[in-house]
Amino acid sequence: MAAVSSVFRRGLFNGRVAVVTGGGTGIGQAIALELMYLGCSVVVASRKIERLESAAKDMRSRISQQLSLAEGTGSNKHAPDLSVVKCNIREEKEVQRLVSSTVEKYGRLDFFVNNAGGQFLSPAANISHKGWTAVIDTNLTGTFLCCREAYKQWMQENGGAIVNIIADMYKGFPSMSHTGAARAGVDNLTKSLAIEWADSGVRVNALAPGSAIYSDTAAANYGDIDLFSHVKESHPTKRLGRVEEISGAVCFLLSPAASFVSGETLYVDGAGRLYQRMWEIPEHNKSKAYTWEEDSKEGSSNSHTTTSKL
Ligand SMILES: CCCCCCCCC/C=C/C(=O)SCCNC(=O)CCNC(=O)[C@H](O)C(C)(C)COP(=O)(O)OP(=O)(O)OC[C@H]1O[C@@H](n2cnc3c(N)ncnc32)[C@H](O)[C@@H]1OP(=O)(O)O
Ligand SMILES: NC(=O)C1=CN([C@@H]2O[C@H](COP(=O)(O)OP(=O)(O)OC[C@H]3O[C@@H](n4cnc5c(N)ncnc54)[C@H](OP(=O)(O)O)[C@@H]3O)[C@@H](O)[C@H]2O)C=CC1
Repeated sequence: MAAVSSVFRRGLFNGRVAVVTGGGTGIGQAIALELMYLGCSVVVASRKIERLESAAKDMRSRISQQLSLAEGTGSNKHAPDLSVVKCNIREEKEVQRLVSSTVEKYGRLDFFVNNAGGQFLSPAANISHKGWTAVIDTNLTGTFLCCREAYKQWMQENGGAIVNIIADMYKGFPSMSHTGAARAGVDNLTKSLAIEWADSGVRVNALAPGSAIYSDTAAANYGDIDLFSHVKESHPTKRLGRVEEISGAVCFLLSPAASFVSGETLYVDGAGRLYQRMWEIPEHNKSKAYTWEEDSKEGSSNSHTTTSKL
């Protein structure tokens, strides 16, 4: 059984409750596991309920084994609970139900991690209207709906912390322009909400994983098992990121260590955004320089008549 651990102190999140969207796979699963390891009850939510339930079964045994080992006993009064909820974040009513059922079941909602999301690789010129809308609705509108419902149904009165997982769109996102636009929208939304909801004691932050956090499900989405190894070659660390390297940073943002951090976007990318080239531009001569010499040639569209000169 794969280990679960954390650099944070045991019991840090005892009695707390979190929703993690997309919490049955990859990064979201690591976030859910680390939160549980630290004592937080977690609701994981996504569309594919069978995969989610099977993941939850595995996660429960990993955590219960880990907690028993750590306590040296088979029982733990702070044992965290894990629930699953089928929810497509693109559907407003499903999001409303996700939040209301969580508050009903646990009587609170301390943390909301907007991790669900995704996209496909495509040059912008080939993205259909439907494909564009699917990606914007998932990553931007879905995240907005989740934030709004968490706030209206619980955090407005009781405070809380939200982390929005986005992506590295620091230099735009050629080859995934739809997700770049959606994630930039969430980056900005994060700042607006951090201000609008500050007087409720709600902190809102974003976290941008570098484009190289390996999980089987993330890789499967692209149908190219080698895609992530290509990224590795051009990464400053010469390795891929691990899902645990994202979950630890999320736990930091949710924890009291970040009580003065809000409206921030934390890049967890091993400096990849500063170094990587995301798009090869072939040799070409289509970029015409502007020169005064050309500009003042007679007949040039920009040439000025002597009378118009000072
Ligand atoms: C070089 C270095 C780089 C390096 C790159 C390395 C990784 C980069 C970093 C990011 C990594 C990650 O995010 S890893 C996480 C990846 N995980 C995910 O993306 C999981 C979630 N993703 C999804 O569910 C899908 O991708 C998403 C499109 C968002 C939603 O799909 P749905 O089926 O629910 O959507 P629908 O409403 O049915 O619409 C689907 C429409 O989308 C379009 N569409 C969907 N897949 C398509 C595809 N492969 N190619 C074209 N078009 C596609 C079509 O128009 C579809 O319509 P029709 O034509 O009618 O079918
Ligand atoms: N791995 C990486 O290198 C990077 C990942 N990211 C982002 O991190 C997040 C997690 O990705 P990762 O774990 O790597 O990949 P995964 O593909 O494993 O995770 C995506 C998760 O989102 C869920 N999801 C997708 N669409 C919806 C929806 N409409 N409603 C509810 N749940 C949905 C999926 O579950 P289901 O299919 O059951 O709905 C799945 O659990 C994503 O937002 C991703 O884009 C960003 C940058 C880099």
